[in-house]
Amino acid sequence: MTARLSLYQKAENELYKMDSSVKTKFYDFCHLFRNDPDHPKLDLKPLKGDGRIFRAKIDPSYRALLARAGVGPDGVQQWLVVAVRHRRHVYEELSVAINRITGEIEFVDLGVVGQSVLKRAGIALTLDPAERDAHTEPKPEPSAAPEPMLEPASEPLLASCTAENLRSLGVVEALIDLALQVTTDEELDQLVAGAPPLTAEVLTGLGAGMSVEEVEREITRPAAAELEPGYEDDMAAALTRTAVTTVDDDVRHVLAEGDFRAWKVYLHPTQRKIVERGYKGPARVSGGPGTGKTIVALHRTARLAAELPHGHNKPILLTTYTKNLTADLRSRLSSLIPPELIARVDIKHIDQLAQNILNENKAAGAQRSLINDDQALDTLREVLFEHDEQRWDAEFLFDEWEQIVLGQSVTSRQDYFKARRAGMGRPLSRPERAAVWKLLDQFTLRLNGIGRETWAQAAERAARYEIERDRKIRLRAERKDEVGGGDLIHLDDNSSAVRYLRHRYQHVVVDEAQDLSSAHWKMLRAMVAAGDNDMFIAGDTHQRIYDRQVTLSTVGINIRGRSSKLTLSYRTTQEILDQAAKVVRAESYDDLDDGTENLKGYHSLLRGPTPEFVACMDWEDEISQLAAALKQWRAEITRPTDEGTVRDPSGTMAVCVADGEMAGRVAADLQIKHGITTAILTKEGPQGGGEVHVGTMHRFKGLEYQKLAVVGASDGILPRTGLIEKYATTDPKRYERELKKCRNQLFVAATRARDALRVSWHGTASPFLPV
Ligand SMILES: Nc1ncnc2c1ncn2[C@@H]1O[C@H](COP(=O)(O)OP(=O)(O)OP(=O)(O)O)[C@@H](O)[C@H]1O
Repeated sequence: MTARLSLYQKAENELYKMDSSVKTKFYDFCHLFRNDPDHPKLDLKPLKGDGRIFRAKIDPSYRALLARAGVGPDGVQQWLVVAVRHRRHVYEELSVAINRITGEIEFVDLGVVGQSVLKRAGIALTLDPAERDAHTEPKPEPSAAPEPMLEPASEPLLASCTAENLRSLGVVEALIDLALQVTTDEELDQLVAGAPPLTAEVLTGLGAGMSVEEVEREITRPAAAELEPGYEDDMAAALTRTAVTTVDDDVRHVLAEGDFRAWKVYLHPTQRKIVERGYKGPARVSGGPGTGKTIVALHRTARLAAELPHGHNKPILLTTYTKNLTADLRSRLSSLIPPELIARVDIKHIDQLAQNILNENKAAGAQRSLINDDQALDTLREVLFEHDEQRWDAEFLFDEWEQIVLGQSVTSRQDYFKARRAGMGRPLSRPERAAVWKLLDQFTLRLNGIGRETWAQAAERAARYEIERDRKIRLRAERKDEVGGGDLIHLDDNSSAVRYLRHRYQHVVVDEAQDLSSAHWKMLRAMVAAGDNDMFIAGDTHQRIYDRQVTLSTVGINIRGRSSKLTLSYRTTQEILDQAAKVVRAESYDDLDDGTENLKGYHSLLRGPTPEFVACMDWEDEISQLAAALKQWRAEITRPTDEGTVRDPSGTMAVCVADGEMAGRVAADLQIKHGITTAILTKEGPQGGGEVHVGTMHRFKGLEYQKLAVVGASDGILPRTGLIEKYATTDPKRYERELKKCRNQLFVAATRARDALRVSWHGTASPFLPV
């Protein structure tokens, strides 16, 4: 090898979309270039404009554009492929620069900027002489949009910004004047689509109405690197800061796999910083749907695992709320790190973790089986009936039990008298609290008597065991300190069980944190010693779909000063995101602590069709229209590519509904009446093997689909008025909580769609829809 070749992220993404014959030739080109960059077949020449860019031949039509990036520590010359272009699009105006904020190499192609903007800025693109002279094809062909009509003068879109503002925010120099000439959203979109990453984000933020200060705080600052004087000429150093793929013999495989692997290699600068930072205690990452919180949690886990010394135990816990997401985390982590590192990570969903603790602590004959909340409510109803209790219904008492008694680990009547009931709609006097305590006591005794417990109770018990274990570990450590590290042989806790007691984990990583209960958090807190990098928490409170609001500081988890936020969505188009955000805009959200959270700055660089909102006449009509839409989507997905390949549509489309009964109905109707095969989403993942996934909003947590339909979005279903209406008068705060929960479910559902979203209803539309 005489040259080392890397591939710029944008170039790699462009290559994914190219014809496979170009990809294969590109692979051969790389092979030749690495062995001899001066091979005559490659015809390597600097461009007339920016002499730092070279063009080399891939075949008679395609060119690789390369930047020379100095010599590596081993003396091998380094080259970066910044783009692959048809020779008709190799202009003198192509340039590379080192970004003044990130220190990364950036490639700028004015050919992708709209003609109208170029014209306004007085720029005409000139084909590079090497391409003009060497071939017979005479006409230089502009790659951008055709000549526009003479436009009326209109106000620039970024009129409130100056060139200096854009420069200080990190917009690449070559695009500053052009950005200030943009007058329409379409022009801005086109500019952003071709711009380097930081420029694209800054301009999108400004275009979406963020102020210069907000963009500085939320986009520029997190991406900043420490740069030495003279950085702007040091391409070799800049290459080390730039997201690239080293081209080796695997590149053919890489290109064939497509952009599904992109996240494995490239983290956005903000994501990377969050992953790589050292934290002096628990840290938390928030961000709207699809901003890569899970990806960051996975990379964080991978990094922690790689830093651990070799061993045979599992010092890292990676946990989340649901079983199917746990399986997903496992498979994604396996594609990031080798089996010997995976072996150091315990990947379990939170209830499974609690069950393991309970099994470990099980006294003979004390086993309890789990029941769901509906079964527990029936038991509570029996207790109320037997006591002829009319003042409160079972739902109210069950809520009181989960939120206050279990939520605050209240274990005695005295403590219950003192418990804070903020957020509970109905006040309770002291005598009433005494009566409620008695009823709840009867209820738990009865459950106990029949050997049953709810999931929430199990979590609470598991937390207590872990807290006790933590207490013993700490006590022993303190005693050891007191005796100056000496043996504790004379102390009462010297049983071998205690002597070898350690915290279960060194690091705990949590995804979907917004849905964990306070018992879960207490259990996790007690499982890891407080210290550097102890807990890493990813979640979005807008996606909380269970009624559990926990302030982390009250369960001993202090994230203050260690919170970061992601704002760029990699999943959803801006069009979907705009509509989805309207569903939750009216509410206020906590930040898992004492503060509040919002979706400010949340944006996407992806564009797609406007979401469809479809009013139907009745159920039959809704299903027929849904079936037609699904067939249309299927035709789009399975349309053969230029290379003649046809994509398998299985699992690319989904239908989301409010409850399990409706899921069954939709699946049956689609199958029987319209011949569309379906798979029902269950706790274990999709069951049934059909093409279209159908499930309730709860099951869609953390998933994503290319095209998604929400069906039955009618008033009375979203929200389920029949079930919650009674709280409007008896317990207004609970009523508000129920409405918010329902909004969040709809928000989660809508943001699972990558590029097409369709929402339908019959009767009156849900009041939460932005229609
Ligand atoms: N740096 C990246 N490069 C490429 N793709 C990315 C990157 N980060 C995230 N993605 C992709 O964006 C999508 C959403 O990522 P992820 O599931 O981590 O988001 P999230 O914030 O956890 O979403 P949600 O809150 O909705 O569950 C995934 O398809 C993921 O592969």
